[in-house]
Amino acid sequence: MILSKKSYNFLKKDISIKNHLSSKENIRSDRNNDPTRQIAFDTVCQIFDWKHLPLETALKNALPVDVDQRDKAAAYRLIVCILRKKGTLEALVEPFLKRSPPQQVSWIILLGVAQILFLETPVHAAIYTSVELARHNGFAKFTGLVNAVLRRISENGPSILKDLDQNRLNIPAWLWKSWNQAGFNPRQLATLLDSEPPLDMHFKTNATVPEGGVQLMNNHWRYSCHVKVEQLDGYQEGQFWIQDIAASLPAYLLNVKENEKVADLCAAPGGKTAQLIQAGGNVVAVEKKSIRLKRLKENLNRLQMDAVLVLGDAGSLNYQNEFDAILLDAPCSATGIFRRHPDVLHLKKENEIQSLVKIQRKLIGAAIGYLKKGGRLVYSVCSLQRSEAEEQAEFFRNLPGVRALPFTQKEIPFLTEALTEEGWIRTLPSMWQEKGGMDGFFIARFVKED
Ligand SMILES: C[S@@+](CC[C@H](N)C(=O)[O-])C[C@H]1O[C@@H](n2cnc3c(N)ncnc32)[C@H](O)[C@@H]1O
Repeated sequence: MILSKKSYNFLKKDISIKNHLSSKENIRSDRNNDPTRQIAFDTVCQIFDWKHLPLETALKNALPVDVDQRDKAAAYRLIVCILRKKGTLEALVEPFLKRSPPQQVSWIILLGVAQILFLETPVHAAIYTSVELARHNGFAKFTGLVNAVLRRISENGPSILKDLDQNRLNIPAWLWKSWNQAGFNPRQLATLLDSEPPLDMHFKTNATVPEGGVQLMNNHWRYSCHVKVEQLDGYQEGQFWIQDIAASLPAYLLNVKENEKVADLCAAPGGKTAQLIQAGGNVVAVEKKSIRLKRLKENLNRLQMDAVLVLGDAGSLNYQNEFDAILLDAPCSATGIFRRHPDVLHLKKENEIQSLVKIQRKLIGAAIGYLKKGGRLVYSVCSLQRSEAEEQAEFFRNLPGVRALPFTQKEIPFLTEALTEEGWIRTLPSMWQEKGGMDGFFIARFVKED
């Protein structure tokens, strides 16, 4: 069912969108007059179909040079809705598709459904703009299908939705299973996708803390997700940096003393580097990717902090028995930050975890070599996967010349629920849920024996 020209005209007037129908159908020749949905569509395609890019990069690529910030914000909301509710959206649409259309057409339909059922876009606007999006992107043949499916969804979607197990559908099956096996509650974790996580800031000692925050720890304050960080007093002057409370724990628990020689082995963008410097360490910050090292440098410049910056692979550096303390915040699947980065739910695949485990082990082995005898090392990952976390700590503990240095309740009195029997720290996004939760981290500490 395709909308008649008359209804098009009505809808166009209604939502103030200019007629931009291309004279040549099937060719994306002109600029889309609906940048919000075009950006959302291009981003989603890059995340899922073309390049498997992370959200941040895909969105950057999709933005026109002269993007209006309101379009960008609206597109972001739409993309995040797709990432958070992909399973539910697919289950809603499936009964209305006899055959699978091209993948891009499916995204256009899902973007339309997300607007109708979750983002309170008026139905007529969602349908009209979806049809136009299909036409503009070379899928004129499918405008009838897009229109018909969205109409059916607008009529039947809410009642179908009631019978769907949304939490289960929104978490990929392999992750659900692995979290279950790890003893976490995947259903509770899934519910966290429904709300925007708060923004935590780490302040320099003696900084003036802007109003509106709630103090979590000494220098750590929590603000609403709606706060415009760059407009907060003290941002330009480098008085604070953004850092989830759980992400601040690895550097905090390394317990650096004044003038100790400290290595931060996987450092960018540098939240933990800044903490180590603030604690008084002489910090060497290592990062493998030059673009990320540049970002780390810019962040430290804003904070007026200094570290020795090293571009290189932390697994093969020329240090021997050199550091009093090392932070190994290893590259990982990042499944612990799925609330802030829902793209990880879809980008990470089960069969990639083992190669991450191998990389982490190589870094662990190298890091021990860089450590002075008697020196301590904190290993951390923002992952909920046991193989990258608890199992790596077991591997670490059994290496010759290393012993575990368990954390104690005294060290972390404000979050004792995160202390495991073995003396590791395991934070979950569902901890402090009444305050807005936290990222999922695993942290373990070791000493190199004399
Ligand atoms: C989990 S992030 C680190 C976050 C950082 N510690 C912070 O708190 O801001 C991992 C970082 O390690 C870098 N990385 C990955 N493999 C590396 C390696 N072999 N050597 C050095 N850096 C590496 C990645 O590019 C990424 O910037």
